[in-house]
Amino acid sequence: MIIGICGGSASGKTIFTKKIIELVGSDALIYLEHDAYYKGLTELPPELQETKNFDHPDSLDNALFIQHLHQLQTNQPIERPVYDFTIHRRTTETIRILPKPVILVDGILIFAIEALRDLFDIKVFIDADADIRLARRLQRDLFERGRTPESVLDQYLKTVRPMHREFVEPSKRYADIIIHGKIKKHNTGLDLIVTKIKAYLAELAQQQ
Ligand SMILES: Nc1ncnc2c1ncn2[C@@H]1O[C@H](COP(=O)(O)OP(=O)(O)O)[C@@H](O)[C@H]1O
Ligand SMILES: Nc1ccn([C@@H]2O[C@H](COP(=O)(O)O)[C@@H](O)[C@H]2O)c(=O)n1
Repeated sequence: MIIGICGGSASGKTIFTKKIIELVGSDALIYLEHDAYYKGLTELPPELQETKNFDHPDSLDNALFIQHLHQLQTNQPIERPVYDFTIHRRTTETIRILPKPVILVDGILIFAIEALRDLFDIKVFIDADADIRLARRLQRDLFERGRTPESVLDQYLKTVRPMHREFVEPSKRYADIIIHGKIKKHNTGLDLIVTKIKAYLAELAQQQ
């Protein structure tokens, strides 16, 4: 079973996915981030790298990502790339991921790419307001991704916002479930997904 978790940048996809893992346990789950498959920017000088459009579907190696999902579905391990957001390229290491029954995939563009979208058994969209996402992104990119406030705001206006409007927001229509990206003690959407995964795993266990 493959579950796609989509939503704008800093909508809360990672937090939501980690919550699922916490509630279901990691024995039967793999977490695969589309973000790990960004193409490296080795050809561009450092001063131009932050002006690149990282929010267009072509900025990711989708062929490799789809190949890896097929490998996992057919019970083969993969070597997942490791992407470093501070230098805009993949590191030389990879992480070996062994197949498991449930794959959680997250990314801003996973529903905008038809070949990818078709692979998901359940599609979840995390919907958070743009101002909330920008505030969260600013904080995260300064502390975790080695950016300056100027570069975060410049990138947001030049590429993140327009690409969100062109690709991410329209892809919401493909979602089976839309979840609010606000903090809530009780989250029905999360409960639904967790219940569905547990039922699927119980069914698998019965067949064995
Ligand atoms: N519901 C929420 N309430 C408050 N902060 C949140 C919430 N969801 C995410 N954040 C914060 O926003 C930032 C981005 O969240 P993250 O889950 O990494 O987003 P995404 O994976 O969609 O880019 C993180 O610093 C996280 O702590
Ligand atoms: N070198 C890079 C690569 C990507 N980004 C930004 O990451 C965003 C997607 O990740 P989220 O965790 O926020 O979903 C995307 O909006 C890219 O702009 C980057 O800044 N630098």
